[in-house]
Amino acid sequence: MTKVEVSFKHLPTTAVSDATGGHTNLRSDIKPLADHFKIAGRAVTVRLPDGENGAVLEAIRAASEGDILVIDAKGNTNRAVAGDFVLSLAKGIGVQGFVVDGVIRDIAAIRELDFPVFSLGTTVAAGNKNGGGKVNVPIAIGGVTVHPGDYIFGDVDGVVVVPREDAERIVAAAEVKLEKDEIRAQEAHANGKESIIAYLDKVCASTKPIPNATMPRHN
Ligand SMILES: O=C([O-])CC(=O)C(=O)O
Ligand SMILES: [Mg+2]
Repeated sequence: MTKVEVSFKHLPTTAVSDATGGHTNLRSDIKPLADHFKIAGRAVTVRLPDGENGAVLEAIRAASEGDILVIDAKGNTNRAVAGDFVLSLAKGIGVQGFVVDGVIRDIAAIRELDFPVFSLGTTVAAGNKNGGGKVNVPIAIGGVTVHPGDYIFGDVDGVVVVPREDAERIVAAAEVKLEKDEIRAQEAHANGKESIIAYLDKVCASTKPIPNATMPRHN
């Protein structure tokens, strides 16, 4: 694992989002199946035709240990991109998780498998297997473009993408933000209500007063 990847493991998605300015957060309807799911790794991308899921197996075959499958399923909520069997294959070869703007099925068994999936929800119907689909091409998912090899972070707050070339800068900025948050919390809670009020007074005094709002004239 690279130094960047080691750092990323402990960073919450909120700190990564603060560091990126929030421009590459996936839409918030892509949610983890369980609150404890946390992923941080490189993307293997998949672009699926609407309602299809055949190329998911190709992507699993192409993945390296620790990779995350990021799947553009066109927001289809009727046909499952994967179920417990396909996810068991992914888990078995060391894939870290799935992120998909589509749905999955066999939920009880997936919970049992304890494999991190972030999706739009669940369905009963299997995906079609008529072919098509592309692996490791640029995709659009949840309002964000993802390239193969980009860094993906997911936890209970959501999913953030960090373009490969920005990784070192974003790690450094996220670490700084975490430290600042820690200092702020310590200062505010150092002495119960007294320190909370002192903190609020300090912040309120430093915020710029709102300029006198004058109503527009209507002559
Ligand atoms: O067969 C499928 O398309 C999905 C499925 O149910 C599984 O992976 O268990
Ligand atoms: Mg199944």
